Amino acid sequence: MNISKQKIDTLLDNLVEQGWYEWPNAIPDSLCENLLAEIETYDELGDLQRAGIGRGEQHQLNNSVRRDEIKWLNGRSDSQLHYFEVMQILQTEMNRALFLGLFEYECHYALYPQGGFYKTHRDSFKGQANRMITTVLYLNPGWQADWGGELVLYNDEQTKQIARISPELGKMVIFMSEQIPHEVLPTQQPRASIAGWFRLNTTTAVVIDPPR
Ligand SMILES: O=C(O)CCC(=O)C(=O)O
Ligand SMILES: [Fe+2]
Repeated sequence: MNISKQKIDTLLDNLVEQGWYEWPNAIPDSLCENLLAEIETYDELGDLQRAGIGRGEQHQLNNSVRRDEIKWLNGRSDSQLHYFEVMQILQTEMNRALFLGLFEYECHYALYPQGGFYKTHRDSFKGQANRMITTVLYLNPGWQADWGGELVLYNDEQTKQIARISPELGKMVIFMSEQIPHEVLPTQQPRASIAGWFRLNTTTAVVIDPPR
């Protein structure tokens, strides 16, 4: 897949200027539909796991904070490989332009059932700094405005909303993991996505969040 230089430049400009970017039609519908079919198959097979919060031994299930089911991508299908190829291009371009030293990309499928949500949180904390950039690709064809399930981004101080993003097929949201608190509002319909993180090569990163 080719991503135009212009699109990459827009992404980079927005990341630098505001710390986040909402990118409609980032990934072609055909690939998104194949990825959606995979998560649906995992769901039918009972292969998704309840997601938790906290790191390593502190990891716990907490129904009141998040209610989604996940499966880490392992690159064992053509669709996943294709998706990883695209993210590799983004990683290279972000490293080239922003001198970030991003080292690896990890991501999981997430399925929010009807009524699912994820309360306000950050994906990384200052000092920890192994998750630098968050990406979320949405896999929901025909998403309707009154179904809820928006991603809400807040400013660093959490005093105001800076964006409200509906989870439409092919859209990708990219933001700085430390700087942007965010929340998934309760969804009226099942809501599928791939949430991922570009990480730094920190040798202290002996645990991952959530653990696999
Ligand atoms: O699905 C989304 O819109 C965001 C998910 C999220 O915040 C996370 O998995 O950390
Ligand atoms: Fe998050």
